[in-house]
Amino acid sequence: MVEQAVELRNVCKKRRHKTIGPLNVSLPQGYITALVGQNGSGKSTLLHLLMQLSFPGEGEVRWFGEAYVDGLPLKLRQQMAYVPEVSQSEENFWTAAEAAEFRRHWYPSWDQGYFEELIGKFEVPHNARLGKMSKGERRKFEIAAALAAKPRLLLLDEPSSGLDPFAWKIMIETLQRYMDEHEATIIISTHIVEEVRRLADYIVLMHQGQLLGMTEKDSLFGSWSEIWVQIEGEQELQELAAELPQALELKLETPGVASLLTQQIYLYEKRIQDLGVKVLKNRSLELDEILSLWTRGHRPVLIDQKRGE
Ligand SMILES: Nc1ncnc2c1ncn2[C@@H]1O[C@H](COP(=O)(O)OP(=O)(O)OP(=O)(O)O)[C@@H](O)[C@H]1O
Repeated sequence: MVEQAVELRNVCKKRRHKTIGPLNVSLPQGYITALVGQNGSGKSTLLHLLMQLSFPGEGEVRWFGEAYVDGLPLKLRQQMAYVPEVSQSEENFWTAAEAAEFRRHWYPSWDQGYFEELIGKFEVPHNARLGKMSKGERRKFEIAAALAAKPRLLLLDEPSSGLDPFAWKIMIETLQRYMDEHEATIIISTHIVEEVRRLADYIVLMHQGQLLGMTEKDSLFGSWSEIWVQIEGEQELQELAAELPQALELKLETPGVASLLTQQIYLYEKRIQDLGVKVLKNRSLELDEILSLWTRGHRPVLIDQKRGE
């Protein structure tokens, strides 16, 4: 049975203009979960709740099966690392080495050799104060320092923000290797589809403060397809629409060619052919297209199936 790293039960957090939640989700131990959603959907708020940087107005958060309403115990905090969206200013006057020295005392499992290896790989400047570093340099320091703490639970809020493509690739490879070598749980908030594709085991989709669902990433691939069909004209298009009421975005692409979206490609192709309409080609939708459909309310069928099990 998969153990849960964190669980949110009916968690609500009032923000100035909206309430985030109720959030109900369990994130499994030993996997990477990507939080995705548009700006302001509540991803950072969720991470803040998990770090106890803010507390729920209602509901309960649990870490490894325990709810710590009076504050996370030191032992657990020392197993957690967090890279916030905006770096905190307390360390601005320190160099990377000085900040590492401080963190080394805080984290019993701090790995100085690993920190230096990552700082070298990322080419973080040695003598610059953190507050004087470029956004990307600072980010690279933060990611290196978070990993050097050898956390059991690592929370990353848009870690690639500001990274150049070279540094981004190192980050992805480093996180993949970290997961291969440790029994860690990583929760990452991101807007980068390629990051989700490369890293995530699970995807949690947020929209306007609500959790739209959670799914295994791999099961999303191939879930939606686009089908192109040969069509005589508007009349035939109307007939097709009447026969396929659940098809999405059925429209004329060019004269004689219509397209539609479906989650049931085999069934639909058969029905279309049975109607005497020629199927020209099909393709699987890309992850970003699937996420966009989901955001607009078209949930992947597999989530509903899972719930029904
Ligand atoms: N400290 C705060 N006080 C009041 N409202 C806040 C605060 N932080 C966030 N909010 C509001 O809560 C909502 C969710 O914000 P949050 O930062 O969690 O979203 P997000 O998904 O991380 O967005 P982004 O992708 O832009 O980083 C937004 O409407 C935001 O304006």
